[in-house]
Amino acid sequence: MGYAQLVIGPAGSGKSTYCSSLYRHCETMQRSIHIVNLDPAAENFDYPVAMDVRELINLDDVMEELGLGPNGGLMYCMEHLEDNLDDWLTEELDNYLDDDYLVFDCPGQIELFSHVPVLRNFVEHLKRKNFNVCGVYLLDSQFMTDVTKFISGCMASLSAMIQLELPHVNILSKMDLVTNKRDVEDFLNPEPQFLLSELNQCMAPQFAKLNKSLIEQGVDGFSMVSFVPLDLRKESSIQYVLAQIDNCIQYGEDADVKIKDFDPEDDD
Ligand SMILES: Nc1nc2c(ncn2[C@@H]2O[C@H](COP(=O)(O)OP(=O)(O)OP(=O)(O)O)[C@@H](O)[C@H]2O)c(=O)[nH]1
Ligand SMILES: [Mg+2]
Repeated sequence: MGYAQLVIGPAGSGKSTYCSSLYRHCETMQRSIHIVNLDPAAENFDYPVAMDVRELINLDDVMEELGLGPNGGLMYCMEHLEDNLDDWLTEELDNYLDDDYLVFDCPGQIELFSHVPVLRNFVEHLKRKNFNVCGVYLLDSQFMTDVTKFISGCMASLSAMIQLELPHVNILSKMDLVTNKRDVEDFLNPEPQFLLSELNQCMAPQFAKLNKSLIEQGVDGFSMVSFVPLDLRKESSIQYVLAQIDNCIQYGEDADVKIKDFDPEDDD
């Protein structure tokens, strides 16, 4: 059984920074973790790249040769990845052992996890290869200042959750930039009634019905939209987020069994 995080979220929400902080954290904890770049447009990395989609296809070549713009080019690259799951990805995954823990740093284009099946098929492939996968959705805490932005963030996260059908952890990133923690506290584990009344206050009365159904169907109906705050300056915060994710994919649960199975005779 392998373990994987699929790190998704809007452009600039802090996915790559999270991946590199997670890498350093695990290095300190002497825990093995491999970060995979799935962004065909990425150029600089703060973490050692274990697998790189740019070895398969890169955005500059696609834009130049096919005359596509950056977003169309990216969609083309990701569809190419989808076509190569059985060869490129399978070969790359063969380099990893049973217990390995992979973290996939995804591109930020929101269409990738809302209305094209690329990531979904990618995840299905990982599952077939015996990986336990968790969707890790990052949302920038700078957007948490008012209820309308919060709802739009929730809806984007929900659409990813529904599309990917994975265990899912929502993270509120960049907490170091939040000066008044009170401002975001209301949004971490939101009360549907509170959200509804806030929403009604900042929107015109004709939206009341829409607001009600958004909150009832989206936030309350799924009762899954809650956020874990992440402050990368604090090891304890990274540790907490990682523990939540590990729990979702049952990482570490069979550790006891493995120690018992271990045969000292095999050790040189
Ligand atoms: N203060 C602060 N800035 C952050 C944090 N995480 C990311 N940033 C900044 O936010 C910007 C975007 O961060 P990235 O990690 O590149 O975001 P991303 O989600 O990988 O972006 P794309 O790959 O382009 O979608 C960079 O300028 C980062 O330095 C954080 O925890 N705190
Ligand atoms: Mg990135």
